[in-house]
Amino acid sequence: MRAPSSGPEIAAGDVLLAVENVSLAFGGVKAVTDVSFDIRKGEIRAIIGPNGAGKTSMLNIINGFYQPQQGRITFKGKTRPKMQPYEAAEGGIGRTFQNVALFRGMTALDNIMAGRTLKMKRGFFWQLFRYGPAMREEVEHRLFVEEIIDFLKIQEIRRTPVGRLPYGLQKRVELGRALAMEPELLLLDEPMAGMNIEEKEDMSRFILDVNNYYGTTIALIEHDMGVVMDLSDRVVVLDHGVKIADGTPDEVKRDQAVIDAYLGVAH
Ligand SMILES: Nc1ncnc2c1ncn2[C@@H]1O[C@H](COP(=O)(O)OP(=O)(O)OP(=O)(O)O)[C@@H](O)[C@H]1O
Repeated sequence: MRAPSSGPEIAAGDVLLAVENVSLAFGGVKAVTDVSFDIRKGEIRAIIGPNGAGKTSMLNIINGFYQPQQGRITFKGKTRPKMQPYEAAEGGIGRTFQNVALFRGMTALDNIMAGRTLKMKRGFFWQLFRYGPAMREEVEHRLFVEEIIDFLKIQEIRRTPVGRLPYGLQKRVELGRALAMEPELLLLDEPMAGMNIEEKEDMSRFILDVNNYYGTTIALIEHDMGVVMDLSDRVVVLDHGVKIADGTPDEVKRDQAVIDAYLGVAH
């Protein structure tokens, strides 16, 4: 997969995204307080913490859904006090959601194709009349989408309306839709929530494959500690909106503050 063309090239291992002293409150509720961490190009970064710790708020800040009252975000060397979601998407930040957010009546193929819209130069009007250049472009995009469908092994269900699919497959289609925009940074909000063990194993494999094969940097929120420890290179731990630990899975699971706040017992 090609990296989005905008912005400077960041080498593997360099900081792709930096969060600095970010705070966000909803009225009197402090969702995130003075949090700093970074995500390096090519890594799988987990964000963990108990319910209400501020994890989803943090993802929403990174992709511009929420504007923090304090702090700053630097993505691909560009620092910004605020960004709109479409700017994040165009800049190369893709996203999946805690609850599947797909067009349920549309096929898997069309849902993934919808994720490709951002990459289409010729807009809806051109597509409507299937004018020459628009048709050529659509063929290219379809080929790319078919590659994703093969990659995610969902060929058999490509023409099935997603509302009829089991939950695990819906999550896979949602991953496909995020991949269709060729993200440089992919944010996954609880990608295994509600899955059985087999579905979790499948999704873990696909996340690792996306990271290895496409080189996509991934930040994920996950409650299953086994999954977090297996998948991630580094883990940031939030509790009541405050960062309490940051390090490799081994470092974090031995951290006393993490054990007290979250894990309960050392694993
Ligand atoms: N839109 C909102 N309006 C008001 N309060 C909010 C809003 N979104 C989040 N909060 C509050 O901010 C805090 C952090 O919530 P957030 O959803 O970010 O936590 P989380 O770690 O993702 O939790 P969970 O694991 O339960 O999804 C909570 O106290 C929550 O109630």
